Amino acid sequence: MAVTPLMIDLTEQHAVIVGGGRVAERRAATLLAGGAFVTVISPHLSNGLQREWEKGQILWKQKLFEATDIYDAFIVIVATDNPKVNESVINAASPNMLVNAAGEAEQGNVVFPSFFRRGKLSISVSTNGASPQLSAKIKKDLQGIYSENYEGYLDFLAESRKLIKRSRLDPHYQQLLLKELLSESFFDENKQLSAMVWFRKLAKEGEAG
Ligand SMILES: C[C@@]1(CC(=O)O)c2cc3[nH]c(cc4nc(cc5[nH]c(cc(n2)[C@H]1CCC(=O)O)[C@@](C)(CC(=O)O)[C@@H]5CCC(=O)O)C(CC(=O)O)=C4CCC(=O)O)c(CCC(=O)O)c3CC(=O)O
Ligand SMILES: NC(=O)C1=CN([C@@H]2O[C@H](COP(=O)(O)OP(=O)(O)OC[C@H]3O[C@@H](n4cnc5c(N)ncnc54)[C@H](O)[C@@H]3O)[C@@H](O)[C@H]2O)C=CC1
Repeated sequence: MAVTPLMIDLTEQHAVIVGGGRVAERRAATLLAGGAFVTVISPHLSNGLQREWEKGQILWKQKLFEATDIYDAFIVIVATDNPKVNESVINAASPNMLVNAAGEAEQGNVVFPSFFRRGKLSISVSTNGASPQLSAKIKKDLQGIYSENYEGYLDFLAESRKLIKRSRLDPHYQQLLLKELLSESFFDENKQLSAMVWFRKLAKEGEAG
């Protein structure tokens, strides 16, 4: 499996999860957070999925899998505990569908990494299926390095970048300035505030022509 990292917009895309257990619950959480419409096909639901269903967050078809269950899916998650059923889901998927085979990664074309977010920053780790637990461990290490403060810092960087791009500064100097903002001293909120005052002024001057 030669995997390529991508970020994907799943807003209002139809995701079908076959199986209603522990792995299905994890995938449902990720897909719902991404704005997908989630349907679960399974005779039983885990407690967590049951709660999502009661809240109206997911659709649940309480049944065994049939090929027609995935005909209009954008992404299919294969997550039953029965290898034969998992195989029949994979066989029923059309070639252009995204398929995550949770129990047999090689059979699908999408792998879910271990990941976390700090606002606009997202950090994902994958071992190409070699050791999901190493992925989780590395994620934990990185969570320690990239603390909660990064959320506000990223917002500052995004806003600064917009303003600097509107300024009259030549592009080379803009790049240098953007790089300068990565120095640790800009973690300081007061320093961020005073920098923003300056960047707003630069943007205004730029807009004045
Ligand atoms: C290929 C992949 C496919 C995919 O699902 O996309 C896959 C495949 C498999 N996982 C298996 C087992 C376990 N996976 C976990 C945990 C996680 N697994 C995740 C991802 C992936 N797992 C993808 C590759 C990621 C990469 O490249 O590194 C994480 C990162 C994300 C998530 O699942 O949400 C999440 C950590 C979340 C976090 O904390 O961040 C645990 C631990 C636990 O459950 O607590 C165990 C039990 C211990 C063990 O066996 O190692 C098995 C054997 C099943 C069996 O024995 O039947 C297979 C099948 C196979 O090897 O083919
Ligand atoms: N990717 C990952 O991180 C991991 C993957 N796995 C693999 O994922 C799969 C699922 O694991 P768990 O969620 O832990 O299992 P689980 O036992 O918690 O859940 C299995 C679910 O499949 C449903 N199911 C069984 N037959 C079905 C059918 N014919 N049609 C529809 N649904 C059916 C059951 O009702 C149950 O809800 C297994 O193949 C396992 O090897 C396991 C652990 C981690």
